[in-house]
Amino acid sequence: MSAAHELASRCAVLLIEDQALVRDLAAQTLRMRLGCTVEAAGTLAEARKLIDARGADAPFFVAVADLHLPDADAGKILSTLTAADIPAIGVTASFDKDLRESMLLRGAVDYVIKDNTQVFRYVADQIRRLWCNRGQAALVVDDSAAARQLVKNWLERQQLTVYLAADGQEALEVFKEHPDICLVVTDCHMPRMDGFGLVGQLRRKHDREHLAIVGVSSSDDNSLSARFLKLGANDYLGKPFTYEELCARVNQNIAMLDSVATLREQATRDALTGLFNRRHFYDQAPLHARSAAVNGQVHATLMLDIDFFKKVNDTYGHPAGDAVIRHMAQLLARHFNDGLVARLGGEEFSVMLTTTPAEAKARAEAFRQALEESPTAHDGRVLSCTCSVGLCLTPGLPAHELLQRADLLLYEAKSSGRNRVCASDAP
Ligand SMILES: Nc1nc2c(ncn2[C@@H]2O[C@H](COP(=O)(O)OP(=O)(O)OP(=O)(O)O)[C@@H](O)[C@H]2O)c(=O)[nH]1
Repeated sequence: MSAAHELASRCAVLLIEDQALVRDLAAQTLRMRLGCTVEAAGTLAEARKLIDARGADAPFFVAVADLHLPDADAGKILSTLTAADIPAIGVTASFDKDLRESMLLRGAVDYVIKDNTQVFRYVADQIRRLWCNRGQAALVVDDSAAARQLVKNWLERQQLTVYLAADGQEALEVFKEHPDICLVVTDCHMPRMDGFGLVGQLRRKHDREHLAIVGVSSSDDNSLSARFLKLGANDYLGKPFTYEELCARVNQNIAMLDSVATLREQATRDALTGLFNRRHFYDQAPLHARSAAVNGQVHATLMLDIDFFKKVNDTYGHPAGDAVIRHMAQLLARHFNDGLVARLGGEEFSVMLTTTPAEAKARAEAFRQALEESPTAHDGRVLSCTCSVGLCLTPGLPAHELLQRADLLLYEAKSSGRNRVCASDAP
């Protein structure tokens, strides 16, 4: 399930706003932009009822709360939400420094000033960010225990999982234990290994598109930021920084990683089936074919094509054809989860495996049989299909020749009756 679908189906937002017009506008904007459940209250008493009704099993993910309600002030609203363990985004018409400080002290995740109709778009973006931050891990590296604990608290408020390290050396050890860390916030001057050393080490293995690094320092030497960035940091923050500054930078960097991951996914995956697409397959096939096969193994190349697929489209319609393609893809992914599996286009698929010739033949045949015996359903109809398979087992060939030969064998399987595997002679 994509993050957007998950958010739409699982996230519930509590909206507390006493002005009916603003409440309706906010609810409409949040529902439209997030697709999720939004429950609205006009007073804190009503909000309490909504919180109780949800109970501990399906709590609100976040509350968007006007901080001036007829039955409560900012302090009472925020402490009620904190007690219920609901992160709060404060909404206020009148903003001042004291209110900001009291909001942040009471654990508000963020605040917005209600001075234009666009503020709830920002709120929706923040909620989406918070939702996506769950399950993302960050590492804070600082030799000052107080400084790293403060940053940890702030990042946890943004729903991130946070690990700590007191210097670069320890950071590398923590990183080894938690390779899922996607963001590092590192101080500059530290014993054993400083921030520059750490950035250098991390960049040996992790590029900017997979790991975001934010350098921080309290030094007034303004060459530090350039040095961090040249070594490969994505961003730099001078100490002291505010909660809002840190969150904005961190969230921007994580959002950049997410965008790159989405683009990468779109560039390499087939949208209908989720399998690798033709481009990725042809990029990877030569690497696959070149990697050494040992112990009597070869690089087996399969070309597979659904039989008489046009008839499925013509008889039941294109959506039914799509369902058959997806079914074939799921079965392929399951049967060949150790190989490179791709949809090359239309109803044509390819698989590259490293295995023994006998096993490749047995697995290709097992797949053909499994497809024949497992119809799929679409729109209340049972749809069966079969496929033809060309299997090239010739060792030592470059990828393009393996694929050409597998294609010729597929042609042979089609012309000799379909629903069969035609394999080249085993070496
Ligand atoms: N539903 C659906 N149909 C597609 C898609 N891509 C290609 N097709 C259709 O796939 C059909 C392929 O038909 P043919 O190449 O004649 O092959 P076939 O009917 O399977 O016949 P044989 O391969 O000879 O057994 C065409 O009707 C295409 O329009 C797709 O993404 N979805």
